[in-house]
Amino acid sequence: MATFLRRPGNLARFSRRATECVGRVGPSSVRLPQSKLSSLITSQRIRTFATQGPGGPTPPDDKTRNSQSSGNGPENDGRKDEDPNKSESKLTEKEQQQLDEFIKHIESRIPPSQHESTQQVRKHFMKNGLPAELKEFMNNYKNASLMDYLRMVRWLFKYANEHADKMAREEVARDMKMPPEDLQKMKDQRQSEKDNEKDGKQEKTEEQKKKEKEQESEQGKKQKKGEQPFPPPGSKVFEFRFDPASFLITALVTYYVYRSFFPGDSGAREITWQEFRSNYLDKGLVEKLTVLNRSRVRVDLNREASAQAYPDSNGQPVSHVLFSIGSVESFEMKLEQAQYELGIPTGERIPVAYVDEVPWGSALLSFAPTLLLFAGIYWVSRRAGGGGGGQSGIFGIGKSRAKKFNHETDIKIKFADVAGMDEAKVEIMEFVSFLQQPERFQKLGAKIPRGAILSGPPGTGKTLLAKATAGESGVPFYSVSGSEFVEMFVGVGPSRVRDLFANARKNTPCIIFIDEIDAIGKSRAKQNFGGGNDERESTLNQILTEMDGFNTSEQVVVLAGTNRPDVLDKALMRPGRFDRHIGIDRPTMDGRKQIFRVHLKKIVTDENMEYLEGRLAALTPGFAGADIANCVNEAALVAARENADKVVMKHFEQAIERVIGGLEKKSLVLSPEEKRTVAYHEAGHAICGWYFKWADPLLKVSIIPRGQGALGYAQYLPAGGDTYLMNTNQLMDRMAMTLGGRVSEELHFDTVTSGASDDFNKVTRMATAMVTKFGMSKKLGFIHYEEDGQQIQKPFSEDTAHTIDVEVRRIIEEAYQQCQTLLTEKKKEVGIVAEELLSKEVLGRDDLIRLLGPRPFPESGEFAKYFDGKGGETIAPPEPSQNPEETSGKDGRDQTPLS
Ligand SMILES: Nc1ncnc2c1ncn2[C@@H]1O[C@H](COP(=O)(O)OP(=O)(O)OP(=O)(O)O)[C@@H](O)[C@H]1O
Repeated sequence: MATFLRRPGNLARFSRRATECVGRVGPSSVRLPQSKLSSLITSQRIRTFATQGPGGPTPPDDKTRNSQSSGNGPENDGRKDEDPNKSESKLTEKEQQQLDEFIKHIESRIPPSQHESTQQVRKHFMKNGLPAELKEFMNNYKNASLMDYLRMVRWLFKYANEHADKMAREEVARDMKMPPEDLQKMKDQRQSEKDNEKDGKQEKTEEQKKKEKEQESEQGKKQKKGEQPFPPPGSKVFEFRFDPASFLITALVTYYVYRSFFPGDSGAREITWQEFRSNYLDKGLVEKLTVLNRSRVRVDLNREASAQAYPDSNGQPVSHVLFSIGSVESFEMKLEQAQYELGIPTGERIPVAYVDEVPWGSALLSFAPTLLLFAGIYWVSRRAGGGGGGQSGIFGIGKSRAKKFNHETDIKIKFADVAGMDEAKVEIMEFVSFLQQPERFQKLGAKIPRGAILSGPPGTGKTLLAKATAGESGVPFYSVSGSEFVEMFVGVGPSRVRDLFANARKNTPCIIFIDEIDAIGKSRAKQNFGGGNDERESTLNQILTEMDGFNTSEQVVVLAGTNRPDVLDKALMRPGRFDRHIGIDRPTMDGRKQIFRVHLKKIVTDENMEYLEGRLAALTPGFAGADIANCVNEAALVAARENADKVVMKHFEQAIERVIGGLEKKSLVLSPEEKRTVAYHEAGHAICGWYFKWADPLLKVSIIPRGQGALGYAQYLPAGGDTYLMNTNQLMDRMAMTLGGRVSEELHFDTVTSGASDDFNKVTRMATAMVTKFGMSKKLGFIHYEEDGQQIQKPFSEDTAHTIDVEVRRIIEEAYQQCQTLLTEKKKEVGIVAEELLSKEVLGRDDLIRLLGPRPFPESGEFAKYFDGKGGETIAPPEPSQNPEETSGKDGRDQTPLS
């Protein structure tokens, strides 16, 4: 019972039950002797009896049935004489008064809507008499302890059950015209039969089965005659019975809880010491004093005496009052004195008790912050471990975050999807054959390579290659990023590494791929320079240990990707760990073609594929695989924006331009003068590229502002194809071409602009590299000075620095002279190109051929064949019409801002 009260759920259930009882039992349906539910229970019992009873019940005659169905009003009260419980008696006057008081007391603490029900309870007890237990409880309920309440509740349960049973028996007996005692006997017999059946000890005989059938058919007949049908066996009837006992239980429990939470408001009146003295003490009404928590005193009064002293208290004499005291000592003194003054002999003095009461409510409230704290910690720990691969709670934080890809379902990438990088593929193929046929290597005594580091610029396909390796070898693939080992808690990194390798060992053969390994694999010596990072270092150490820990038979291959192989710790790269170092560079012309081929497969286009791939590859020198994938996607988006039904060359070129130069800034409107300057600047570059033998010829030039701060944009074709070495001539021509913009401004305008600053930066860097790295200055000789912005001291002397300055200046001056000579000579051509640019804003290679004639130098066949103007449409606008009116109209519109 104690646990019952402690569980709020139980209390809630009780209160709900009471509420529902009270809610649904209207005045007309409250029939104490038989509730709606009890009639259902009764029906169920009748059926039980009917199936098993000898001979079956006799159908009741209509009269009986009608009187029963018409309700259980007072006309049926003949039953009260049959009350078998002899210990219950009718109420005496005193008892009745006591019951009324008790009911009133309960009513004063429950909502008025429930008063009707309490009256029904009262009626019930008035009619059936007060049980001894209830009588006893009622005598002293105001001072009842928790144990008294519990005992009472337990008794009420019992009483409710017995009462329900009794009513059911009476009901059935009436139906069967049989004394309830016989019915009880039959019920017991049925119960024992049931038990036997359950144990498999007794089997039904043929005869019994026959009898049962007969009973059932009789029952069927009865139902046809219009009797109330029995609910089907096993069916659940969700109804609540109103019975006085359960109502009383609920009321008592609610009251007790209420009293525990608000002990001060339990009805006792608050008085002062003077009142106490004059009204109670002096009149001899005080029975006992209880000092509560050393601050208040409860005065227990003699009820009868106080009823006489205060006859106008509505029949409810005050049983106790309260008053506050300053301190126990002063109270004792005052009491002592008062009793002395009243002449109360020492032996008859009022007894004083001392009690420390802790109200439940405030005790619970004092625990609330602690409980909240624990709940919070529990919640946070559950959330923290949520992603921890199965183990939840804060302890899951050390679990590896690696994603496992299932080789059968998740990894669809094969080597065929990885274009170019043939050498890398060959290298990595060996891992595949190791995972597929390890015995081929082992039988020759070869040690299996543990892992490979894939290094290269961003987007060159390192992750793709690792995935393809897993897809090709058909083994599980664990992918994790180096940064996922790093956590704010100490020890999490190494623990995740351990967990990753432990998982991998359970699933051999498999591949682990650690992307961006430089996040944890940085050289330990370098880290310590800035204060070090112990956590990262221990994570790295754990990786080193785990990779050492593989025994040769374990087929776990570790691949790692990084853009910065130079910063990696040497211990990681030593043989036995990452044995292979596979460098993946940006693709060559051929590689780009292959990558375009892979990505163009998904694009809807009817261009000649071979030509398209070649031309796009030629247009995108220096692009990595990811850039190419982006370009192709961008082209499809451009086409979609134009509502085109297929992607054509123009869309691809626009996409490439966008990837290289950035977004067109149509909103940036230059003044006509600025636009003119930009046109002549770009024309200067274009003419240099066209007429210098070693420079890159122009592919496209535009004066539409793009990206960040670029007012013009020119794209050049690599003259010698993909170049990996540059000679002095190439460098000089390139520098001269880069200065072409400024020289052109000088030649065509009175003043120069700031637009060439980026060109000067490029030229300076090229000239410095020629002097300090490439050994192209006779004065300085063959020396290489590392360029490191973080160096505090220059690695050369003041003299050398001076010489470098002089040489750089000389080289730039030479390039300038070279450029000036050419542009002075080709001033007219610069003008032509600039004016055309001003009118069209964009010029292509075809336009330059039209304006300047073919380039006077042979070009790399591989590149040039895609730009002969035959294979595909360029984005250059159509040639201007010969009709002067049409031209001026069109150009006039375009040139509005210039005029
Ligand atoms: N050789 C290639 N063939 C086909 N597609 C490629 C190739 N290289 C890159 N790509 C494309 O580029 C995308 C990005 O490549 P990936 O993620 O492998 O680059 P990465 O080298 O790992 O980059 P990072 O160093 O930044 O991690 C791929 O999803 C793929 O679409």
